[in-house]
Amino acid sequence: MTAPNSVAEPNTVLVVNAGSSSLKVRLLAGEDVVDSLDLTDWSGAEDTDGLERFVTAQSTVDVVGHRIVHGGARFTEPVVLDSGVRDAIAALTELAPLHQPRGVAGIDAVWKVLPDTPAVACFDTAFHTTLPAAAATYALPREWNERWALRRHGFHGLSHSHAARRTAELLGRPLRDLRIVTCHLGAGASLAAVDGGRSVDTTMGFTPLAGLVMATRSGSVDPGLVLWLLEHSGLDLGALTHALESESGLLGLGGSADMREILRRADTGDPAATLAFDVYVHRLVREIAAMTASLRGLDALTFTGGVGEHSPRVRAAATAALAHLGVHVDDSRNTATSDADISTADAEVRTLVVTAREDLEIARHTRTALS
Ligand SMILES: Nc1ncnc2c1ncn2[C@@H]1O[C@H](COP(=O)(O)OP(=O)(O)O)[C@@H](O)[C@H]1O
Ligand SMILES: CC(=O)OP(=O)(O)O
Ligand SMILES: [Mg+2]
Repeated sequence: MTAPNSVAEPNTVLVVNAGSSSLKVRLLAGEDVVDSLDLTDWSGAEDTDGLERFVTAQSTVDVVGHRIVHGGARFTEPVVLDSGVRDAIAALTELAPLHQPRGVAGIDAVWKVLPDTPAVACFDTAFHTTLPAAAATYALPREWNERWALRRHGFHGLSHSHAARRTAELLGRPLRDLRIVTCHLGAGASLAAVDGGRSVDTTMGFTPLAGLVMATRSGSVDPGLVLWLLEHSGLDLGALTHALESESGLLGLGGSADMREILRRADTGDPAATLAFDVYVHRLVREIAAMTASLRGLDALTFTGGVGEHSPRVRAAATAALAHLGVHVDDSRNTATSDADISTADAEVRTLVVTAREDLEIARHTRTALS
C-alpha cells in the first residue's frame, strides 16, 4: 500500500461509511448516487463478501473515501491512505471499539479489490478540532492531559458539518451568521453546537461513549459509578466495557435498540420501554439546552440521523420541552422525513429535518485531498 499521486478531477467516488450498526456504501458521480449498498447488523472483518462483490461489480471508481470514526490526536483532516496510515487508524481501536475495526475492515476489503485506486480517510473527529480549549479540556491532572493527549474529540463530525451547511441553505441565510445545534440521532447519537460553521461544543468526548442515550451505549454516566462497578460488580474490564457499549442505552433500559420498537412497546403500556423513551428525551432536551448555552443563543435546531429524520415523536417530545428557547414545531410539518423546515411560521428559532449525507461530505473531502 503506497500513497498515490494526485488524480485528475476524480469524479466517481466510492464512499464507505462503516458505523456501529450498519455499513452504507455509495457510488457517487458528482453528487448523484449511482449505486448503493446498505447492510444493517454488519459485523466487520468477518463479513466483507458483500462489500467486495459490490466493489468488484463497479466499472468505474476513480477514488475511494472512507469514514473513519476516530482520528485521535494525529489526524485532524482527511488523509490519503497508505499502509502506515491504515495501521495508525487500527491502533486507535481501544478508543472506539465498536467503530474502528469496522472502518479498517472497510479499508482492507476495498483495497483488496481495488489495490491501485487512491483512497482517503475522512474522520468523524476532524470537524471538532475547532472546539475552544474550555470545551475540549477535561479537568484532570494537567500532566495526564499532556502525556496521553486527553481531550474531548467529538464524533459524527461529517454528519454535523453537512447538517449545518444544509440548514443554512434551506434557510437561505449565510452559515457564518447562524448558531445551530445539530442533533445526529442514529444508533450512535451526539449533538454539536455550530457557531458560524465551526463546532464549538459537542456531547461526545474522548470516545463515542459519552453524551446522549444511544441505541446500545449508555452515554455519560457518573465516572464514580464506573469506578464503583469496577470495584464491586465482579465484572472485569472487558465485561464492563461490553455492558456500557453494547448492552446499555435503549436496549438496556427498554429491551430493544430500535427506537421504533421502543415506541411500539411504550404504546402497549410497557413501563420499561416508556422509561427508556423518557430518559432518552430527557437527556436530549438537557443537552440541547447545554449546547445553546455554549452558543450564547440559538437560531436553528436541526435533526438528522435515523431517529432524527424518521421519528416525529422524538422531535415533538424534545421540542415541546424547549418552547422557552423559542423553539416551536408545527405538528403537520413535523411529519417530514427529509430536508424541511418544520417550525411554526412565527417561531423565533427554526427547527429543521436534514437527511444525513455523510457520503456527500466524504466525497467532497476525498476529491479535495486528491486533486
Ligand atoms: N421511523 C422511525 N422511527 C424511529 N426510529 C427510527 C425510524 N427509522 C429508523 N429509526 C432508527 O434509526 C436508527 C438507525 O439510524 P442510522 O442513522 O441509520 O444508524 P447508524 O448510526 O448505524 O448510521 C435505528 O436504531 C432505528 O431505531
Ligand atoms: C460515532 C458514532 O457513534 O457513530 P455511529 O452512530 O455510526 O455508531
Ligand atoms: Mg451513522
